[in-house]
Amino acid sequence: MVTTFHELDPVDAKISARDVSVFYGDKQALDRVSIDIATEYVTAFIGPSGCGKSTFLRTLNRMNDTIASARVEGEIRLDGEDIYRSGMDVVQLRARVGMVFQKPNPFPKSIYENVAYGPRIHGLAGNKADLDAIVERSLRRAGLWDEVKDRLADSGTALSGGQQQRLCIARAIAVDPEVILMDEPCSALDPIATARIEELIGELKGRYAIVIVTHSMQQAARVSQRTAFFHLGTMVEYGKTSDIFTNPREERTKDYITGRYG
Ligand SMILES: Nc1ncnc2c1ncn2[C@@H]1O[C@H](COP(=O)(O)OP(=O)(O)OP(=O)(O)O)[C@@H](O)[C@H]1O
Repeated sequence: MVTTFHELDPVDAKISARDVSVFYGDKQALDRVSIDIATEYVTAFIGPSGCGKSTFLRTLNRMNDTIASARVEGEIRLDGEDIYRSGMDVVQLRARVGMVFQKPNPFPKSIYENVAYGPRIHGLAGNKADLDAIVERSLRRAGLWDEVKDRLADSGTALSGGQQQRLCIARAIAVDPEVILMDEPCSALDPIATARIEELIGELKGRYAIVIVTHSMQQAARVSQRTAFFHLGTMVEYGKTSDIFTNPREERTKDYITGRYG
Protein backbone atom coordinates (compact mmCIF):
# COMPACT_ATOMS: atom_id res chain seq x y z
CA MET A 1 0.00 0.00 0.00
CA VAL A 2 1.46 3.32 -1.07
CA THR A 3 0.96 6.37 1.11
CA THR A 4 0.95 9.84 -0.39
CA PHE A 5 3.32 12.11 1.46
CA HIS A 6 3.06 15.83 0.87
CA GLU A 7 6.30 17.77 0.96
CA LEU A 8 7.22 18.28 4.58
CA ASP A 9 9.99 20.53 5.75
CA PRO A 10 12.87 18.49 7.09
CA VAL A 11 12.62 18.12 10.83
CA ASP A 12 14.24 15.70 13.19
CA ALA A 13 11.86 12.86 13.83
CA LYS A 14 11.14 12.12 17.46
CA ILE A 15 9.37 8.96 16.40
CA SER A 16 10.04 7.09 13.16
CA ALA A 17 7.74 4.23 12.24
CA ARG A 18 8.57 2.02 9.30
CA ASP A 19 6.28 -0.58 7.73
CA VAL A 20 4.33 -1.12 10.91
CA SER A 21 1.67 -3.82 10.64
CA VAL A 22 -0.53 -5.01 13.48
CA PHE A 23 -2.44 -8.27 13.71
CA TYR A 24 -5.07 -9.30 16.23
CA GLY A 25 -4.82 -13.07 15.98
CA ASP A 26 -5.19 -13.82 12.27
CA LYS A 27 -6.82 -10.51 11.49
CA GLN A 28 -4.62 -7.75 10.13
CA ALA A 29 -5.67 -4.36 11.51
CA LEU A 30 -2.83 -2.23 10.18
CA ASP A 31 -0.85 -2.60 6.97
CA ARG A 32 2.69 -1.26 6.68
CA VAL A 33 2.37 2.23 8.12
CA SER A 34 5.42 4.50 7.90
CA ILE A 35 5.55 7.96 9.40
CA ASP A 36 7.91 10.46 11.01
CA ILE A 37 6.58 12.44 13.96
CA ALA A 38 8.29 15.62 15.13
CA THR A 39 8.25 17.39 18.47
CA GLU A 40 7.54 20.71 16.78
CA TYR A 41 4.02 19.75 15.78
CA VAL A 42 0.76 18.37 16.95
CA THR A 43 0.03 15.40 14.69
CA ALA A 44 -3.57 14.29 14.19
CA PHE A 45 -4.67 10.82 13.11
CA ILE A 46 -8.05 10.92 11.41
CA GLY A 47 -10.19 8.41 9.56
CA PRO A 48 -13.42 6.45 9.79
CA SER A 49 -14.19 4.17 12.68
CA GLY A 50 -12.20 0.94 12.70
CA CYS A 51 -9.49 2.20 10.29
CA GLY A 52 -6.71 1.51 12.79
CA LYS A 53 -5.94 4.94 14.26
CA SER A 54 -6.01 3.79 17.88
CA THR A 55 -4.21 0.57 17.03
CA PHE A 56 -1.37 2.54 15.48
CA LEU A 57 -1.30 5.06 18.33
CA ARG A 58 -0.93 2.21 20.81
CA THR A 59 2.06 0.80 18.95
CA LEU A 60 3.96 4.00 19.74
CA ASN A 61 4.32 3.19 23.43
CA ARG A 62 3.78 -0.56 23.20
CA MET A 63 0.34 -0.36 24.74
CA ASN A 64 -0.62 -3.19 22.37
CA ASP A 65 1.57 -5.45 24.52
CA THR A 66 -1.34 -5.51 26.95
CA ILE A 67 -3.60 -7.17 24.34
CA ALA A 68 -2.77 -10.86 24.24
CA SER A 69 -3.79 -11.41 20.61
CA ALA A 70 -1.93 -8.37 19.25
CA ARG A 71 1.27 -8.78 17.23
CA VAL A 72 3.31 -5.89 15.84
CA GLU A 73 5.63 -6.09 12.83
CA GLY A 74 7.91 -3.40 11.47
CA GLU A 75 10.05 -0.90 13.27
CA ILE A 76 9.40 2.02 15.57
CA ARG A 77 12.23 4.20 16.78
CA LEU A 78 12.16 6.83 19.51
CA ASP A 79 15.14 9.14 19.08
CA GLY A 80 16.64 6.39 16.95
CA GLU A 81 16.17 3.64 19.52
CA ASP A 82 14.12 0.60 18.50
CA ILE A 83 11.34 0.49 21.11
CA TYR A 84 10.53 -3.15 20.30
CA ARG A 85 14.06 -4.38 20.93
CA SER A 86 14.35 -7.09 23.52
CA GLY A 87 15.32 -5.71 26.88
CA MET A 88 13.48 -2.43 26.32
CA ASP A 89 12.15 -1.15 29.64
CA VAL A 90 8.46 -0.75 28.82
CA VAL A 91 7.61 1.08 32.06
CA GLN A 92 10.29 3.64 31.27
CA LEU A 93 9.08 3.82 27.66
CA ARG A 94 5.54 4.64 28.77
CA ALA A 95 6.86 7.44 30.95
CA ARG A 96 8.72 8.86 27.95
CA VAL A 97 5.71 8.31 25.71
CA GLY A 98 2.72 9.13 27.90
CA MET A 99 -0.89 8.48 27.06
CA VAL A 100 -4.21 10.16 27.68
CA PHE A 101 -7.31 8.08 27.04
CA GLN A 102 -10.77 8.68 25.71
CA LYS A 103 -12.38 8.46 29.09
CA PRO A 104 -10.64 10.38 31.87
CA ASN A 105 -9.21 7.72 34.20
CA PRO A 106 -7.75 9.34 37.32
CA PHE A 107 -6.68 6.96 40.08
CA PRO A 108 -9.16 6.78 42.99
CA LYS A 109 -6.72 8.80 45.04
CA SER A 110 -6.19 12.46 45.87
CA ILE A 111 -5.50 15.05 43.19
CA TYR A 112 -1.99 15.40 44.63
CA GLU A 113 -1.35 11.65 44.57
CA ASN A 114 -2.57 11.31 40.99
CA VAL A 115 0.24 13.60 39.89
CA ALA A 116 2.87 12.60 42.48
CA TYR A 117 2.62 8.85 41.90
CA GLY A 118 4.63 8.71 38.66
CA PRO A 119 7.51 10.97 39.73
CA ARG A 120 7.73 9.01 42.99
CA ILE A 121 7.98 5.56 41.37
CA HIS A 122 10.41 6.89 38.76
CA GLY A 123 12.54 8.49 41.48
CA LEU A 124 12.26 11.99 40.01
CA ALA A 125 11.94 13.80 43.35
CA GLY A 126 14.64 13.81 46.04
CA ASN A 127 12.35 15.00 48.81
CA LYS A 128 8.85 16.25 49.59
CA ALA A 129 9.61 19.81 48.48
CA ASP A 130 10.81 18.52 45.08
CA LEU A 131 7.68 16.44 44.73
CA ASP A 132 5.47 19.39 45.69
CA ALA A 133 7.20 21.47 43.05
CA ILE A 134 6.69 18.80 40.36
CA VAL A 135 3.01 18.47 41.28
CA GLU A 136 2.49 22.23 41.12
CA ARG A 137 4.39 22.63 37.86
CA SER A 138 2.52 19.77 36.21
CA LEU A 139 -0.88 21.04 37.34
CA ARG A 140 0.01 24.55 36.17
CA ARG A 141 1.13 23.25 32.80
CA ALA A 142 -2.11 21.30 32.48
CA GLY A 143 -4.06 24.48 33.23
CA LEU A 144 -5.57 23.05 36.40
CA TRP A 145 -3.59 24.54 39.27
CA ASP A 146 -5.80 27.53 40.02
CA GLU A 147 -8.87 25.33 40.16
CA VAL A 148 -7.41 22.72 42.53
CA LYS A 149 -4.64 24.34 44.56
CA ASP A 150 -6.84 24.61 47.64
CA ARG A 151 -8.16 21.06 47.40
CA LEU A 152 -5.17 18.89 46.53
CA ALA A 153 -6.26 16.29 49.10
CA ASP A 154 -9.68 15.82 47.46
CA SER A 155 -10.22 12.77 45.33
CA GLY A 156 -9.31 13.12 41.66
CA THR A 157 -12.51 11.34 40.76
CA ALA A 158 -14.57 14.14 42.37
CA LEU A 159 -13.51 16.61 39.67
CA SER A 160 -15.62 17.40 36.60
CA GLY A 161 -14.92 15.35 33.46
CA GLY A 162 -12.92 18.15 31.86
CA GLN A 163 -10.91 18.70 35.03
CA GLN A 164 -10.29 14.94 35.30
CA GLN A 165 -8.92 14.91 31.77
CA ARG A 166 -6.61 17.83 32.58
CA LEU A 167 -5.55 15.92 35.72
CA CYS A 168 -4.69 12.95 33.49
CA ILE A 169 -2.66 15.29 31.29
CA ALA A 170 -0.90 16.64 34.42
CA ARG A 171 -0.19 13.03 35.46
CA ALA A 172 1.40 12.34 32.07
CA ILE A 173 3.42 15.57 32.18
CA ALA A 174 4.68 14.91 35.72
CA VAL A 175 7.12 12.21 34.60
CA ASP A 176 8.66 14.54 32.06
CA PRO A 177 7.58 12.78 28.87
CA GLU A 178 8.91 13.45 25.41
CA VAL A 179 5.74 12.41 23.61
CA ILE A 180 2.09 12.58 24.66
CA LEU A 181 -0.37 10.31 22.88
CA MET A 182 -4.02 11.33 23.12
CA ASP A 183 -6.71 8.88 22.06
CA GLU A 184 -9.86 10.93 21.42
CA PRO A 185 -9.24 12.92 24.61
CA CYS A 186 -12.36 15.05 24.23
CA SER A 187 -14.93 12.50 23.18
CA ALA A 188 -16.40 12.27 26.69
CA LEU A 189 -16.35 16.04 27.29
CA ASP A 190 -18.78 18.89 26.72
CA PRO A 191 -17.91 21.71 24.27
CA ILE A 192 -16.51 24.03 26.94
CA ALA A 193 -14.25 21.36 28.45
CA THR A 194 -13.27 20.35 24.91
CA ALA A 195 -12.27 23.93 24.06
CA ARG A 196 -10.15 24.05 27.23
CA ILE A 197 -8.31 20.84 26.27
CA GLU A 198 -7.76 22.11 22.73
CA GLU A 199 -6.36 25.35 24.13
CA LEU A 200 -4.10 23.31 26.40
CA ILE A 201 -2.83 21.24 23.47
CA GLY A 202 -1.84 24.54 21.83
CA GLU A 203 0.04 25.57 24.97
CA LEU A 204 1.88 22.23 25.19
CA LYS A 205 2.80 22.17 21.50
CA GLY A 206 6.51 22.31 20.86
CA ARG A 207 7.44 21.16 24.37
CA TYR A 208 6.26 17.60 23.71
CA ALA A 209 5.54 15.74 20.51
CA ILE A 210 1.75 15.41 20.66
CA VAL A 211 -0.20 12.85 18.69
CA ILE A 212 -3.98 13.01 18.83
CA VAL A 213 -6.53 10.57 17.48
CA THR A 214 -9.75 12.38 16.77
CA HIS A 215 -13.07 11.70 15.11
CA SER A 216 -13.57 15.40 14.65
CA MET A 217 -12.08 16.88 11.52
CA GLN A 218 -12.78 20.33 12.93
CA GLN A 219 -10.70 19.43 15.96
CA ALA A 220 -7.86 18.10 13.83
CA ALA A 221 -7.93 21.31 11.79
CA ARG A 222 -7.93 23.45 14.93
CA VAL A 223 -5.20 21.76 16.96
CA SER A 224 -2.80 20.04 14.56
CA GLN A 225 -0.14 21.08 12.09
CA ARG A 226 0.29 17.60 10.61
CA THR A 227 -2.45 15.15 9.72
CA ALA A 228 -2.40 11.50 8.76
CA PHE A 229 -5.52 10.04 7.17
CA PHE A 230 -6.14 6.35 7.78
CA HIS A 231 -8.55 4.09 5.93
CA LEU A 232 -9.10 0.34 6.25
CA GLY A 233 -5.85 -0.26 8.08
CA THR A 234 -3.64 1.80 5.83
CA MET A 235 -2.28 5.31 6.09
CA VAL A 236 -3.54 6.88 2.90
CA GLU A 237 -2.07 10.35 3.09
CA TYR A 238 0.15 12.38 5.41
CA GLY A 239 1.08 16.02 5.27
CA LYS A 240 0.52 19.51 6.56
CA THR A 241 -2.94 19.75 8.07
CA SER A 242 -3.81 22.67 5.77
CA ASP A 243 -2.86 20.61 2.70
CA ILE A 244 -4.81 17.55 3.82
CA PHE A 245 -7.95 19.61 4.40
CA THR A 246 -7.75 21.99 1.47
CA ASN A 247 -5.78 20.11 -1.12
CA PRO A 248 -5.89 16.36 -0.54
CA ARG A 249 -4.33 14.29 -3.27
CA GLU A 250 -6.10 11.02 -2.70
CA GLU A 251 -9.72 10.42 -3.62
CA ARG A 252 -10.29 8.55 -0.38
CA THR A 253 -9.06 11.52 1.67
CA LYS A 254 -11.22 13.86 -0.38
CA ASP A 255 -14.27 11.66 0.16
CA TYR A 256 -13.67 11.56 3.90
CA ILE A 257 -13.10 15.27 4.45
CA THR A 258 -16.12 16.15 2.34
CA GLY A 259 -18.19 13.89 4.55
CA ARG A 260 -18.94 11.17 2.03
CA TYR A 261 -18.27 8.54 4.66
CA GLY A 262 -17.09 8.23 8.20
N1 LIG B 1 -8.35 -5.71 21.13
C1 LIG B 1 -8.71 -6.01 19.88
N2 LIG B 1 -8.92 -7.29 19.49
C2 LIG B 1 -9.29 -7.60 18.24
N3 LIG B 1 -9.50 -6.69 17.27
C3 LIG B 1 -9.31 -5.39 17.57
C4 LIG B 1 -8.91 -4.99 18.89
N4 LIG B 1 -8.80 -3.64 18.90
C5 LIG B 1 -9.11 -3.22 17.66
N5 LIG B 1 -9.42 -4.28 16.85
C6 LIG B 1 -9.79 -4.22 15.44
O1 LIG B 1 -8.78 -3.55 14.71
C7 LIG B 1 -9.34 -2.67 13.75
C8 LIG B 1 -8.87 -1.25 14.02
O2 LIG B 1 -9.43 -0.81 15.24
P1 LIG B 1 -9.01 0.56 15.93
O3 LIG B 1 -9.70 0.64 17.23
O4 LIG B 1 -7.55 0.71 15.90
O5 LIG B 1 -9.64 1.61 14.91
P2 LIG B 1 -9.95 3.14 15.10
O6 LIG B 1 -9.69 3.75 13.77
O7 LIG B 1 -9.21 3.68 16.26
O8 LIG B 1 -11.51 3.07 15.40
P3 LIG B 1 -12.40 4.04 16.30
O9 LIG B 1 -12.31 5.36 15.64
O10 LIG B 1 -13.76 3.42 16.18
O11 LIG B 1 -11.85 4.00 17.68
C9 LIG B 1 -10.85 -2.83 13.84
O12 LIG B 1 -11.25 -3.76 12.87
C10 LIG B 1 -11.06 -3.39 15.23
O13 LIG B 1 -12.19 -4.19 15.28
